[in-house]
Amino acid sequence: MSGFAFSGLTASFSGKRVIGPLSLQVNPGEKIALVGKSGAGKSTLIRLMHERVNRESSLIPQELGLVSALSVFHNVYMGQLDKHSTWYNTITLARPFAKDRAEVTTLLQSLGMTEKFWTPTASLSGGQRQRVAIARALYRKASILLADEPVSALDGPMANTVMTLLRDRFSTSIIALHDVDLALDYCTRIVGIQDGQIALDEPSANLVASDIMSLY
Ligand SMILES: Nc1ncnc2c1ncn2[C@@H]1O[C@H](COP(=O)(O)OP(=O)(O)OP(=O)(O)O)[C@@H](O)[C@H]1O
Repeated sequence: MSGFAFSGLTASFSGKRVIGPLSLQVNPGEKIALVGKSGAGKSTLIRLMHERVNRESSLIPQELGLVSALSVFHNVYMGQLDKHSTWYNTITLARPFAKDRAEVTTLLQSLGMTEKFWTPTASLSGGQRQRVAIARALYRKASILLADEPVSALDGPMANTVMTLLRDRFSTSIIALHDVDLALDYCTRIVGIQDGQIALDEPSANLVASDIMSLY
């Protein structure tokens, strides 16, 4: 599956509705940018969608979800933890298999991170930690990407490298982005969120940055 339909998405905190009810049809091959001001509901929406498609998706959450005491390799490997048996995962914790090391090395090369292969993620910078979460999502090889501000801690060239990788590796994606130019450059459809509802839904080709800025 690489296209899907969400309907009746809702979320409330302390009795206050922050999302929906909201419906979104995602067609195969679409790259959707979720845009909107801080607090509009993008992260909550990504979380709701992930609950629905869970194992079929690769997730890059805003808070990254890395295990600080484990190496970069092991955090990336987590992307496939549920695809292997317990004995395979246990051996990998102590002595990773060559084919997995090779695959993770190739991924880290594309993200400029090979020299940190065995470094515990606790010792990395914010941008390096973000790249580990990106590598973990790529390593999972799901057809759908759900990502929440995946390049917020990266410099301009690296942000473009990562957006290109994500665009090329995932057939369908939904990415919350604050950077309107990246949204227009790398996504085919822009969905604007305002107060937990869809306030804009247009192909990127029909929009310029100022159309999106009206949401802020
Ligand atoms: N755990 C929580 N407890 C209470 N309220 C929450 C919680 N998480 C989110 N909210 C509220 O839900 C609303 C939507 O938050 P959300 O994090 O989804 O917004 P966002 O668009 O992703 O913001 P940002 O761009 O700053 O990440 C906000 O009003 C926020 O205060």
